Amino acid sequence: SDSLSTAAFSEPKALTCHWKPAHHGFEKTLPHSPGGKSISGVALLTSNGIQMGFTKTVVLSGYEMVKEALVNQADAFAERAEVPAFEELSRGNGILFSHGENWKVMRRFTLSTLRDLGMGKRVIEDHIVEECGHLIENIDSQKGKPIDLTMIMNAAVANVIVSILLGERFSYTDPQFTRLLHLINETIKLYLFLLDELYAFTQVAFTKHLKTLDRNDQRSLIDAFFIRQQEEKSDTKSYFNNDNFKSLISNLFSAGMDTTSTTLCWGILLMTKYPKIQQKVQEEIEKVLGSNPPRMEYRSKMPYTDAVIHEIQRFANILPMNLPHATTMDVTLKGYFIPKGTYIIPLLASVLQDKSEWEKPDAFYPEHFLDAEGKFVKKEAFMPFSAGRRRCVGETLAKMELFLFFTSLLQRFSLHSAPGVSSSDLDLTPEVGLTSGPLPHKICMAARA
Ligand code: HEM
Repeated sequence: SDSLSTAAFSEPKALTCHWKPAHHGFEKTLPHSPGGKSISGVALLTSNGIQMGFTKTVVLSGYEMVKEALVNQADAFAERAEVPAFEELSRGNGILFSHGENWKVMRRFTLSTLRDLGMGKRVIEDHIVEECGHLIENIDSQKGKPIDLTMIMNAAVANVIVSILLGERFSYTDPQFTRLLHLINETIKLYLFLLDELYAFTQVAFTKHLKTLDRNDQRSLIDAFFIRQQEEKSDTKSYFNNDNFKSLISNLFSAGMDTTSTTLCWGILLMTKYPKIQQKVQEEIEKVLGSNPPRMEYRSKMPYTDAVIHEIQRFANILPMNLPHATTMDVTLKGYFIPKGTYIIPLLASVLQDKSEWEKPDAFYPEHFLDAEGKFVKKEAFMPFSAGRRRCVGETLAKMELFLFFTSLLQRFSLHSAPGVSSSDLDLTPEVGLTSGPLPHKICMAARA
């Protein structure tokens, strides 16, 4: 595992080696050996492939290879690897570490509920806009005092998830809420999902919520789950059972909170490090929003800000190794046979920093997403949410949160490095963890006139 993580975090090309197509399992030929064919992207780190315990694993590297597997052969690469620690925690329930039909049903349910709450009714956007107000108010109210911005960002993002789950929010100082945030944060960092407290918390809130449940006005994901449970109560094999409920809630919290708040923290650090880019974002905010609260409808009129947010996600590269996949069937990838059930690691770092896709892969360069006229351009290799069947279910929600929180913060505050520290000296080395966030830094937030 040492060589795997070293390679993943440093130089993806180091993983490239020479392979010969094999009909059963894998067969390696030495680099430059006669008949050996170079296949950029499929890695082999020991003489017999990467072994995760007894499990043979294939690492996919580079945009072309990851796209070929996850997008062009989407069904074959859709399964989640059965990592014992994750299996122990989720027992196949929920979405994140779930498999087969259970995964399909839970994924479909979550996507359609998020879509219903997000579109038309704009419930989700309204929740986020309201939370942006609380976030600014909270920072403002602590003027002159040192604050832990990571915790505050976590609370804001967690409240968005709570509002989707329950249709309500909690004060940042609510003791039960802060304890929960601490617990989630710690468990993610330690890879332990001690989330029984989260479940108990949701149950209490849900019991209160149940009294006002209206079938015709489903305002939260828990309403929608409960109604499906009622509808299918005579079906003993229904997927809408308590185990799936518990796992789904913990999945949405754990997958949705740390990822989004870590990206926002990277955004804050990068804007502090690059004051000229920060200033250009603020000029665009002034021009398009003035003092109006940000809303999604403004995003298309703010190409520079949009490009900066995309570049934050590309550069931050918060899930460099993605989540592990597995093959659902025997499959041939660019001429190479991979048996059913093989662990697959589609390295997102290798896509987000692929030298053939990005002009300056190692620099923070918002122009990656702008054309010569300053219009926003989409990039196929922009894959922080992965791609294919397992692609992040929270992508639309996360994009809304990133745009609304980021613009709200920069509309209200200017970011500077702490006295005595030059912005150019700010260290962009990532922290080590399942999600890689920035190291702790001291930053000054000055209210803008
Ligand atoms: C900046 C924010 C986010 C990033 C970068 C991100 C990234 C990812 C990535 C890379 C995966 C793995 C995809 C794969 O296995 O190929 C994933 C899966 C997932 N994400 Fe996100 N995510 C973010 C926010 C969210 C949010 C807000 C939610 C909550 C709704 C969420 C819920 C999930 C779930 C449930 C899965 C599992 C999907 C499955 O296995 O089918 N994520 N995310």
